[in-house]
Amino acid sequence: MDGERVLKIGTRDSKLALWQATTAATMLQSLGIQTNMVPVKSEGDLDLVTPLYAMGVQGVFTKTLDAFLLSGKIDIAVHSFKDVPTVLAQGISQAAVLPRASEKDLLVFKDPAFAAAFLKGEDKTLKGTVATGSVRRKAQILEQFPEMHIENLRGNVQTRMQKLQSNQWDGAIFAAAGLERIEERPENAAAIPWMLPAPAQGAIVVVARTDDNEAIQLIHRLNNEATQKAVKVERDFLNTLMGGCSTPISAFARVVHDTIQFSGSILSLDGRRKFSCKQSAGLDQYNTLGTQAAKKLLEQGADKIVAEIRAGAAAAATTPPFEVPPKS
Ligand SMILES: NCc1[nH]cc(CCC(=O)O)c1CC(=O)O
Repeated sequence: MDGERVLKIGTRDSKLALWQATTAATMLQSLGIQTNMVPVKSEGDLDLVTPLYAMGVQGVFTKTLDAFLLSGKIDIAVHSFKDVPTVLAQGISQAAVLPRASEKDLLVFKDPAFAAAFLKGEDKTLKGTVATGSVRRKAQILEQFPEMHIENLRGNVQTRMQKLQSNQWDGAIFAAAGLERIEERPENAAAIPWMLPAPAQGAIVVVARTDDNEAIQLIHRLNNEATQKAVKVERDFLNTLMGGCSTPISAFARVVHDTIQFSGSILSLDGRRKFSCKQSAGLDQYNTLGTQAAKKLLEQGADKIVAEIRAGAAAAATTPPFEVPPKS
């Protein structure tokens, strides 16, 4: 069977997306499985089959490729796992999780003295300006440094790096994995020891159509079991706390011999309130550990933070960002 079918891999055209798709393609080819890269244009110029999601509007990063998969234009999509909604689109299945890269977040800085104080994370009076578009990173920075100014920074990795260079900010936060994969980790970058990553940060997932058994079997040969189990715990934690929207929820699990070590947290948006847990369980508990840890935090009062964040998101969705002209 191997060598007969050519699997069509869909990829977006950012440097990181291309790197990830090419990596999966190379791994498949080394197993004798043939692949073909299909570049996928941005959403606007597509005739999309709208994928159905079990929960609300999610998956801004994955929607386009989901539609291509469901309509059979591609057989495989490769994603940064942290960008994938905790519940996949209907008809799409996880086929493999690739070995994890660094899970850390990095501070890219200008002044080494500022960086040293920031990385140490003790001085509650430290001031400065750090850029990030992530509510998770923002909440954790404010927890450490209540007086820090957070600048909103969006865009792909390269755009964000350019913006940091052309502004007066003291630093910006990036996922180590993203910068390292495209070989753009600068000299003046350091892992932030106290920052807990986003669920699934540093992991790559390969998905296929649920009914395409042949593709799923072939791709599954790339699966790294330790990463798959660790990320399952992290994503269950996220899903049980509140699902996939952008939230100050962090989680990291690591398989060590026959145990799984887990840390997870949820912060209020201003970083002032936090519920966190750190625990270890037998590896055979990987199917329940994340859900149970989240339930425990909800019982301890994390449900109030979840409710606040939901209410804030709902308000933002119904408040137009500009004045609506009266109907004529
Ligand atoms: N938020 C976008 C995104 N999605 C995946 C990565 C990098 C790879 C990873 O985290 O697994 C990044 C960049 C970043 O967070 O700096």
